[in-house]
Amino acid sequence: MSAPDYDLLVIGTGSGARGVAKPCAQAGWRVAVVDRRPYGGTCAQRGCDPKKVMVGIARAVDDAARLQGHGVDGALRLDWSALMAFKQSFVDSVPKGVEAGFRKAGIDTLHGAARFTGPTSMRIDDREVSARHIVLATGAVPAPLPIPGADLMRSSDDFLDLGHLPARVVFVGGGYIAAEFACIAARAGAAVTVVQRGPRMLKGFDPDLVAILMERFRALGIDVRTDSQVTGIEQHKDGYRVTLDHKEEGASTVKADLVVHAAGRVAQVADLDLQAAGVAAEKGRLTLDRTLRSTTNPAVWAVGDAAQKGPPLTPVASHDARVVVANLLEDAGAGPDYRAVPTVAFSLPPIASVGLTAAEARARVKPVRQSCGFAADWFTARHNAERAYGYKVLIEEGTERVLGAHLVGPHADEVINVFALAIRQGLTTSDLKDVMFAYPTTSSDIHSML
Ligand SMILES: Cc1cc2nc3c(=O)[nH]c(=O)nc-3n(C[C@H](O)[C@H](O)[C@H](O)COP(=O)(O)OP(=O)(O)OC[C@H]3O[C@@H](n4cnc5c(N)ncnc54)[C@H](O)[C@@H]3O)c2cc1C
Ligand SMILES: NC(=O)c1ccc[n+]([C@@H]2O[C@H](COP(=O)([O-])OP(=O)(O)OC[C@H]3O[C@@H](n4cnc5c(N)ncnc54)[C@H](O)[C@@H]3O)[C@@H](O)[C@H]2O)c1
Repeated sequence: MSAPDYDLLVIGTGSGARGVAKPCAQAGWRVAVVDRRPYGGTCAQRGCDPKKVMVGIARAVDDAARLQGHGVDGALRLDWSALMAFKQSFVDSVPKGVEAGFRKAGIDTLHGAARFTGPTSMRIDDREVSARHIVLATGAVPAPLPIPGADLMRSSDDFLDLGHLPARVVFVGGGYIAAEFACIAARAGAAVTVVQRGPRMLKGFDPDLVAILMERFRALGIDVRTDSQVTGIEQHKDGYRVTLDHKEEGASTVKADLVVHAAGRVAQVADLDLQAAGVAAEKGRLTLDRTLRSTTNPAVWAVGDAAQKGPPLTPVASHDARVVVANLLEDAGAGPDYRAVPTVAFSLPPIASVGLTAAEARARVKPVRQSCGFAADWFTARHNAERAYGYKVLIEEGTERVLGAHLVGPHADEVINVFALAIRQGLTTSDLKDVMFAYPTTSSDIHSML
């Protein structure tokens, strides 16, 4: 049998792929990466980064609106096409820069759609490539929605590329994408409706804090329809009709000029021909052991959104990559450690969460103290003219270790990282109280939150 072309072939060029390919090349392995889309993956081109640029501008408009009469005189207007051009200035350089980075590291850069032809071989367009190890870092795609008219929905990729923002926008689903994009669209002047199947938006976040955020959504004019499932979309001369089915009230319709899929994403593994490699999957999920290796093909590993072991977030993809590198290069037999993964929905204002939830705390044998409050009268809230400010911190009784933290309000997206550090390092409330936080900052409120 001839020697494989590479020690390692990585499918994808996003955060997970980069985190695996580069250290292996540095260790002297022959490595290739492949992508069928422009290099760089979701986060930098169609996710976190372009979204954050857009939220930043929406926040500037929001700040000005809230501070009207407190020194700001005259409303700001969001200029959609200038915003898009600014966003694009970050995205345009990504593919070239990422590919150059791989090449500089001595990695072969291939282009095309990869699919398995055997346990250690893949076809990339018309070329056959073999490798000792194959890492799937293929990311995720919008979950298929089995409703009539599903093809009329636009994806988050499309929303981030809209040349013009239509007047009426409906988001199907009420998670991260809906929360973030709804705020951008509302601040840009669109009439926004969010249709959420469950009893509230942002189901992974603290319910009391989501309730605080929802007051702000109402003030922004965002119409949130909870307990409602989208059952169909039709195209009419004057736009789309989105049919909803409310749990108790039954069917109704909402008119829209744009309908955006915000109903969850699934691992992008359906078109890899996993069977040809003997890679097991169940209901679209790869079957992986605790070291992120396929249980049925020891040459195949997965990281990030493709692995779906941890929450589908960029820092998790990078963490998975470090784990797989340790397993590939040192045979470490390591598994990921998803304790205290902080997460933020970049709404206006942001909502954030890390560690134990209040519901998990109630189910625990060891008692947990909850320190929580609605902090609209604190200095941070008042000088930002922001009523949506609240916190919930979960503390183990006896040891006083911080186990969970949940925040909504100004700079929640930054302050959550302090709690992530505390939880990950097993710090106690007195450890945190011992820290002198710069004043006046939102982090300096942490002492009062404990
Ligand atoms: C709108 C949006 C906003 C987000 N915002 C945040 C955020 O603020 N913070 C956060 O932490 N996370 C955020 N996420 C999630 C985050 O982007 C992902 O968790 C992360 O990018 C996953 O990285 P990855 O390396 O696993 O996959 P990806 O970066 O998705 O890379 C997968 C790559 O594989 C390629 N590929 C797939 N199949 C094949 C094939 N068969 N052949 C060749 N190439 C293939 C794809 O083209 C793609 O380039 C967001 C996601 C979205 C959609
Ligand atoms: N800030 C961030 O970190 C960030 C931002 C955007 C996306 N992401 C990642 O991307 C993933 C996908 O985001 P998302 O917002 O699409 O999914 P999500 O999982 O956050 O939320 C989807 C919601 O849609 C609801 N839903 C599903 N089908 C429905 C239907 N037919 N009608 C009404 N509601 C329906 C679900 O109940 C769920 O609450 C997330 O899991 C997240 O990890 C992260």
